[in-house]
Amino acid sequence: MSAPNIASELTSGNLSFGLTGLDLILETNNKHIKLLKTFNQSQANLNLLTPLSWSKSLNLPPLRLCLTPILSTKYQQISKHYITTKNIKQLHVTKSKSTTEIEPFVGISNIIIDITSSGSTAKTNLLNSSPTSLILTSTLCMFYNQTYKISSKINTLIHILCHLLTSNTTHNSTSNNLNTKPKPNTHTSQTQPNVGNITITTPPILFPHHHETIPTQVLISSQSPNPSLPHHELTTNIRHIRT
Ligand SMILES: Nc1ncnc2c1ncn2[C@@H]1O[C@H](COP(=O)(O)OP(=O)(O)OP(=O)(O)O)[C@@H](O)[C@H]1O
Ligand SMILES: O=P(O)(O)OC[C@H]1O[C@H](OP(=O)(O)OP(=O)(O)O)[C@H](O)[C@@H]1O
Repeated sequence: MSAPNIASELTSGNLSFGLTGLDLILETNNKHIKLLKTFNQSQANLNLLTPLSWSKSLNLPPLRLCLTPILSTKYQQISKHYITTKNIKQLHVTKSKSTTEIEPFVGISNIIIDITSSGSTAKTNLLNSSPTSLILTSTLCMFYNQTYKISSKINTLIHILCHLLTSNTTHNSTSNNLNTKPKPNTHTSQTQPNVGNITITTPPILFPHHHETIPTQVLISSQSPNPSLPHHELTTNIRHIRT
């Protein structure tokens, strides 16, 4: 299940908890979604990007010369809030329907708000960001929908999962892709029964001895309560966990 889908399924109530980007949850503007834990992997910045030929200041001629300056973005809610707080309400915000970075060059928009990480995509597309154009820094986070009553078993599983992901971040930074399908794991020898909507497959003893490195894998499976919706799976391969 993709990060945007997890955010929308959390919002619609088809998921009780999930891992996705902070930016995507802020964009939903849903007060029922609460942050459980922040992870450091997958950091990305949401930036206001202008064509390199423009000045960094929104008050300089290029933008003023546009009769209806258009800002395109996939983050409409965040963008509208941002331009309101910056008092640049004359901008018209439009939903980006294609690759956002090219929209200023094909006449769809004048400026954009989009994700940057290394900055190479912006650079390749002759777009400029500045420290003052940073809107927010997003990371991978665990969220839950507070309209659900989280049972103590589910709560325990969430904590185990957070612990595993934290350990994974600390000790194995190369295996943090949550969309990675788990490789066959010959060490997996015990499957716990389904608890709610979650299945966790672990070695016989999850946390054996301190400082022992163990291989394990986690499968989170969310069976939608609505049979007409597809069955979703989020898998993560977590190996070499030190406890
Ligand atoms: N270069 C990047 N580095 C780190 N995080 C990123 C980067 N690009 C996007 N993200 C984060 O990934 C999440 C978006 O996930 P993803 O990239 O799968 O979405 P998408 O490509 O827009 O959607 P889809 O996969 O459905 O086309 C957001 O939380 C965003 O902050
Ligand atoms: O600064 P960089 O490291 O170059 O990363 C920025 C790119 O990452 C995001 O795209 P994403 O990977 O989410 O794919 P998308 O085009 O499907 O949104 C964003 O939209 C940029 O295209």
